[in-house]
Amino acid sequence: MAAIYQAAYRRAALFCRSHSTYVRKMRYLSKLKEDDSLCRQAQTSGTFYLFHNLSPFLQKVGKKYLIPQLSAAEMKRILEKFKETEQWIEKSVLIGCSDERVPHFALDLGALERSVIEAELKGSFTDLRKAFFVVDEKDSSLLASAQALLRWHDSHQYCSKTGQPTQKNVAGSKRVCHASGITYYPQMSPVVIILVSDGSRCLLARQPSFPQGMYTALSGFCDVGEAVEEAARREVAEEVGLEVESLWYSASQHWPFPSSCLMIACHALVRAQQLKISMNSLELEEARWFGLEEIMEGLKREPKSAKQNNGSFLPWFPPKQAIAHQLISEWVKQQTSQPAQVQ
Ligand SMILES: NC(=O)C1=CN([C@@H]2O[C@H](COP(=O)(O)OP(=O)(O)OC[C@H]3O[C@@H](n4cnc5c(N)ncnc54)[C@H](O)[C@@H]3O)[C@@H](O)[C@H]2O)C=CC1
Ligand SMILES: [Mg+2]
Repeated sequence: MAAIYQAAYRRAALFCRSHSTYVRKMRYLSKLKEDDSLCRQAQTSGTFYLFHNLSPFLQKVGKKYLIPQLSAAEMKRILEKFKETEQWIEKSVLIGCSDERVPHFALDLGALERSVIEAELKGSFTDLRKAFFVVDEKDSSLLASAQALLRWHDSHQYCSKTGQPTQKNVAGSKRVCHASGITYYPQMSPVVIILVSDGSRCLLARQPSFPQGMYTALSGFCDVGEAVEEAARREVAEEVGLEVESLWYSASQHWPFPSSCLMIACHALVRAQQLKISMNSLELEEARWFGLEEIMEGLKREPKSAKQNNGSFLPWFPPKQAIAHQLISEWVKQQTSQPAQVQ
């Protein structure tokens, strides 16, 4: 028997030595998603991020906004205050773990009195549209994915085929309808976002719902069955009537507004012969070309300082948390690193 344990110990030690922290974390998380009892046990030693009707809990410390993590013991104390049982913990969803493999969960306490929790924990539940832009960048993506998962569970409580309740696994990585046997997995909608350039200018647009003065790259939801390249070419054609000549991928981002999108960001070059924009006014309010200088000015401009004395607005662009910002910054880099053309 001892030999079996020794062999297992040697295998575990070898596993630990031969894998990076990242690999060990990912393997641990994947195990928690598959093994309900392991995950239930992890909930007793994990930390919890709180939400209330999908608004994350924030604490303001000086000028900074922090997202506190509650220990399992603190969670227990809060729930006891409401005379709620620890069954509540089962509603939580797994959202990651630390390098030391302390699991992190998110829990929505929407059914409990908001002001009581806020007073008890000295902070406030803040709409994600504000929270996302005031916390540290690494925290904003954590908040976005936690909210997306909580939102998905909230809106998938019933099987769309049988109408029967679905049950979540402990980690919250899926829901099952036991009547039909259907397993549902959390979903994101793929969206292409394209920064169109003619080589020396780039094209930005406004939708009527945007804050005044804000312009961003073209975007659109992928249709079912479409490849990213096809969706990007179609959106540019639909929205501004231009044909994409070449397209290259930049990066991607999970975007929580209005609900879980996977933003796939690309740069596109359009044919120099046809640079006349024919805007689709059902979707856009304005679409136009911007030169390098105007883009560099706009990147420096704060939304607050965009308003002019005559009531009009100077252009400004999405903040760095949005992948549109990255596309625009990359375009600037590309323009400024190009060798000057010999006349
Ligand atoms: N992170 C970033 O930098 C940026 C993110 N975005 C996001 O991209 C997303 C799409 O942008 P739009 O140009 O408005 O898309 P769009 O050009 O495809 O138009 C939106 C319309 O598409 C239809 N639609 C088709 N499939 C849909 C789906 N799965 N969900 C919702 N509507 C669907 C609806 O009729 C909707 O009104 C938005 O959620 C927006 O917040 C947009 C620009 C920048
Ligand atoms: Mg669009």
